[in-house]
Amino acid sequence: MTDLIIAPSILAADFSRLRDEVCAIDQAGCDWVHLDVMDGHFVPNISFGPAVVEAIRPHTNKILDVHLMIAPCDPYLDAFAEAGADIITVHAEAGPHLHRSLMAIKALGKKAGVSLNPGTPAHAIAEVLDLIDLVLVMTVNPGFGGQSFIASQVGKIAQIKTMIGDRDIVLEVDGGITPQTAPSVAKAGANALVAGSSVFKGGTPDDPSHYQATMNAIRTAATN
Ligand SMILES: O=C(CO)[C@@H](O)[C@H](O)COP(=O)(O)O
Ligand SMILES: [Fe+2]
Repeated sequence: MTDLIIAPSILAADFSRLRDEVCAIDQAGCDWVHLDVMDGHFVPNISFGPAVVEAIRPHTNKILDVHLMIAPCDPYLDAFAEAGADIITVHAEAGPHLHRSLMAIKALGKKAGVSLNPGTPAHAIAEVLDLIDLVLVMTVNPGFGGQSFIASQVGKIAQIKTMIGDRDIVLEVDGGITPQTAPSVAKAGANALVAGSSVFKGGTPDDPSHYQATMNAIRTAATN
């Protein structure tokens, strides 16, 4: 995959108008829709579960990119698959059985991703590289939107890009992505960018052109 993927995170959307928000980012030309699932245990915040993924599914044909910040994750994988997730990403730190979780996602017929917290080294994915479809590098500590980008992760992105080699694996980056931070991660090899606050802030679903402008600004900054 060579084109840059922009995946707005609906964590920063107006939850009281979620259907309108999803339609607005779809219309504004997002590539994927990023869904942050938080359990108040693996991360210190609670967001939503499979029922919200299921509710969103009929309103967009875009890829639903589900980022599970939950532990344990295995008991819930089938629920997210059934809800309509296309990609299911689990954290390497969420439990001792990463390989088993990834096999379970593949068995459900979904794309499987692994996410790494800022404190986790690149080599945590070494033994599962031949299993996965996506690596999600966190450039904030997971749990909240609107945090500042941790620049020290750029070196890790470059390391993972090298580890991926010619495998067909998406290298996604999540946290604090703006037109200012996007160039460094794209240069390091990221080809999918999650953006929450920078897309949704200052906009409403009544005016998708605002979302279009913010996504275009990130894309332009990252690809020039
Ligand atoms: O997974 C997470 C946070 O844990 C992200 O997907 C955030 O939702 C991104 O938000 P911004 O940093 O872009 O505001
Ligand atoms: Fe996320």
